[in-house]
Amino acid sequence: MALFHVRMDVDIPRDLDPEVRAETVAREKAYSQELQREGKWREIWRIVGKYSNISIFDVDSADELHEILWNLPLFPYMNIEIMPLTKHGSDIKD
Ligand SMILES: O=C(O)C[C@H]1C=CC(=O)O1
Repeated sequence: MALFHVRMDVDIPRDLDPEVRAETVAREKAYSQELQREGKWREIWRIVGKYSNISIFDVDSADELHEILWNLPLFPYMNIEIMPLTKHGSDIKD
């Protein structure tokens, strides 16, 4: 198991065909929700006032995360920042 904190900032060009935009956003939603059901996309939070999210991924490896992100339908329109996470020594869980 490897946890990653991921920030995605979306910037879809204003001149993108509205039908292509709607179809891409719908595919993104379905892809994201499937990964959430699989437990790989553990958290997704909207950053207030931005077309951005903060997500937590629970995957086997950096390679798996790369594959997931690379296949996001909105990937061509995103800037993505990734922080690998490890357990904090003061955490009382488990
Ligand atoms: O809306 C976003 O933040 C971008 C992207 C991530 C999941 C999803 O459905 O869309």
